[in-house]
Amino acid sequence: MAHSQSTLRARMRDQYAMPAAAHYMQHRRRYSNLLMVAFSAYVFQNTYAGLTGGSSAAKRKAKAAAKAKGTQGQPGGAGDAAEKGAGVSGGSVGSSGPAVGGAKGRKRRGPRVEVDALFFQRLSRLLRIVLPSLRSKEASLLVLHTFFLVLRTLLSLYVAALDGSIVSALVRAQPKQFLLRILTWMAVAVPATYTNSMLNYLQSKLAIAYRTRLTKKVHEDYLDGTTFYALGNLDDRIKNADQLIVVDIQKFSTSLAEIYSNIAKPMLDIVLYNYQLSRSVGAEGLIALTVIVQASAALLKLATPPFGRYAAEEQRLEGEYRFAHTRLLEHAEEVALLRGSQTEKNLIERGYFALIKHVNRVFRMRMVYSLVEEGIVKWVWGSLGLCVCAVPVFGARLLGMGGGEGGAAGTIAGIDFGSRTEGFVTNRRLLLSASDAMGRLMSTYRDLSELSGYTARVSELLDTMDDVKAGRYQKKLVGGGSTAGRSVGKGEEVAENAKMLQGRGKIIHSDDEIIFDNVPIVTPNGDVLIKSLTFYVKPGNHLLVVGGNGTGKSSLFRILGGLWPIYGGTVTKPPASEFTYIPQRPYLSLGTLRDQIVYPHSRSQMIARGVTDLDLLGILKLLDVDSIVEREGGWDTQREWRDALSGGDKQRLAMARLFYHCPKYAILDECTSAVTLQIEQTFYERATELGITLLTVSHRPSLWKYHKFILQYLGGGDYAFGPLDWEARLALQEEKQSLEQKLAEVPVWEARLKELEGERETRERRKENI
Ligand SMILES: Nc1ncnc2c1ncn2[C@@H]1O[C@H](COP(=O)(O)OP(=O)(O)OP(=O)(O)O)[C@@H](O)[C@H]1O
Repeated sequence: MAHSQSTLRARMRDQYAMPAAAHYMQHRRRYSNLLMVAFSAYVFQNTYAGLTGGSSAAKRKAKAAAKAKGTQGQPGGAGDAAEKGAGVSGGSVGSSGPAVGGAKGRKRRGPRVEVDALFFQRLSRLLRIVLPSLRSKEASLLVLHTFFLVLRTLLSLYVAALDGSIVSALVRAQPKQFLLRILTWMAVAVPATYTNSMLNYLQSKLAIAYRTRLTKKVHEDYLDGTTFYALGNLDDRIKNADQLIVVDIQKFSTSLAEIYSNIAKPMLDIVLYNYQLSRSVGAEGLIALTVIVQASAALLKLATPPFGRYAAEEQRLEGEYRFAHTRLLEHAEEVALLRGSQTEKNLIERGYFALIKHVNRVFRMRMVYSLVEEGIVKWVWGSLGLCVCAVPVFGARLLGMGGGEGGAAGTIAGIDFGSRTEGFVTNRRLLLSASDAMGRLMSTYRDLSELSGYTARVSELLDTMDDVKAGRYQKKLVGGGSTAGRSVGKGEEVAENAKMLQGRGKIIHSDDEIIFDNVPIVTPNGDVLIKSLTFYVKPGNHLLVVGGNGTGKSSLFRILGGLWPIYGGTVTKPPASEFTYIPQRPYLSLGTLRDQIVYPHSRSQMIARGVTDLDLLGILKLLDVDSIVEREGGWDTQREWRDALSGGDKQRLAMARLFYHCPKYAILDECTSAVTLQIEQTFYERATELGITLLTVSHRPSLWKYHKFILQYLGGGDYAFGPLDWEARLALQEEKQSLEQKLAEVPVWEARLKELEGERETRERRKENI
């Protein structure tokens, strides 16, 4: 029985196995090529699946979920808004607050940061900005970069072969060939080093070019009208736009430039090296490689923490830390005078340690990830490489196709030591390069994950700017609702306010007059200051606006200046360019002394208007501040004017600015608080002469006489509007003041009366005793 079984095995081997093996060995090259094609297809598929974070089934699922949520639309569309409402809005890029509006119970701290369909959707939008056309400079740089990437791979292939032939010449003891090949090796160094330097250079150039394109686009949107104001005041999504524009765009651009070479180069390497390898070692090793790569890719994917989310979080914390410092510098004087350094230090350090805690956590995760990654890539794949190199030697022997140990000295199965060594050295080099390329491809998942973080932040900035420009704000409102959800709290009044917030007011442009017709004054937080305000201002009829603190005097001007949206009624007004605004602490720009007066004009615009420095000096003379020109060293002196000038100087420069621009209307918000009554009088008289209509907020009775109408905020949402009889008002005010003064003396008189009564009682008691 045992005998017949072994006979059967021998017959089977002779009839099937041996001919199959012989056939395989005979057509090995063809099979290898087939397997190579399959392997390459696998590498691409696996890489794509790895990089996009899942199988096609998972992608289909994600797509279906996105469709159900309505996120397939363009950014800013209805579906997009639903997505933002669900998670992105309230606690997004810069915000640490809770998410508001939208789907119930789903709260997320930031925008979705994953390497998924949404990431590719966002990335493609950014790519269209940084690579606007195939003829753009960036596209040319990319083509050149690709050329050098290919060149480097080809050079590496050539060097691998050269390396093998040098060792072969050494083993064969051929000094002439050896020397010749060493010289070739040195000659190859020239294009090789040039290629490497060019690759680094082109990558940096690409990063800078991407950054410039994106920054330009963001500057266009951010500094378009009042978007920069709306972004910080009317919408909650972006907290530190400065950090996003200055740091995040730079990080995104660098990351994008890196990721291209980090993905394209290893992919190209893998295909070319493995093709080359399959020609010499056959495809058997590559099958083993495929299995191992599949397993290790799965392991690495499991071990990869959400680096994208961490990168976005890190940028948010960086922004908050930086903002704390910026704030301190902005209010340095106030903080120093209040001796608030310790409190500020606590605040700044709180921001810093939150950042460091996060960064340390990410470092620890990176360390663990690198351990796994290096273990797999360097050691597992390294040893696998040696095994693959052994395939040509042991493969033939295992298949019984010769290569026995008993061959003639110096040869094994007809192969001489020289060519075997040459083959081994070349294959090993190719394998190491291929496994290194595979490793780099694997680690790009982490890079891609981080890129997704920067992509999410930059996209969020662009999306928010688009929304803000279109008047689609997302802000947490008083009462817990949001402008996105458009509902506020509970209760009748709140419900009424919510209804009001759903409305939209009308703006009509006029040449001269200002008319507010039933316009509600609502803060960006949804606080209704006045339900319905009606008043008008005709040219020349200066308006005085008075009322208690926080009643909404300045808010009126924010609506007039187009900064706040209107939720009802009609505002008729000249365009914003016909208004000049002077607050209590005027804005002084970066630039020369002249720039402070002509702001926002430039010197050339000033000249084009036919205004000279002498004219400016005349204006300053009128306001008794002309000495400033000589004192500060002339019109072209540049300084941080905010710190260099006194409060009174700043206010007088702002008044000079008004006279230079000579608009139809001027909004004066407590702008004479730091100047003398004499200057105040000169200012009002001159402004009237110039035909500027003034809208003044002031508590100073000395200003009443310049105004014809008064808008008085009475508190509790009430107001009164009508002509101002300043003399009667002043008389009333004086009488009121004198009565108040008298009333203030009553307690003193009462005390004195008590004293006198006490004295009288004491005297009477003494008399009785006598
Ligand atoms: N950007 C903003 N976002 C949200 N609320 C704001 C904003 N600016 C002002 N407010 C709120 O609007 C209300 C009115 O502010 P406003 O500056 O109009 O007051 P005001 O009458 O000018 O006060 P004061 O006389 O103290 O300057 C205040 O409760 C304030 O908190």
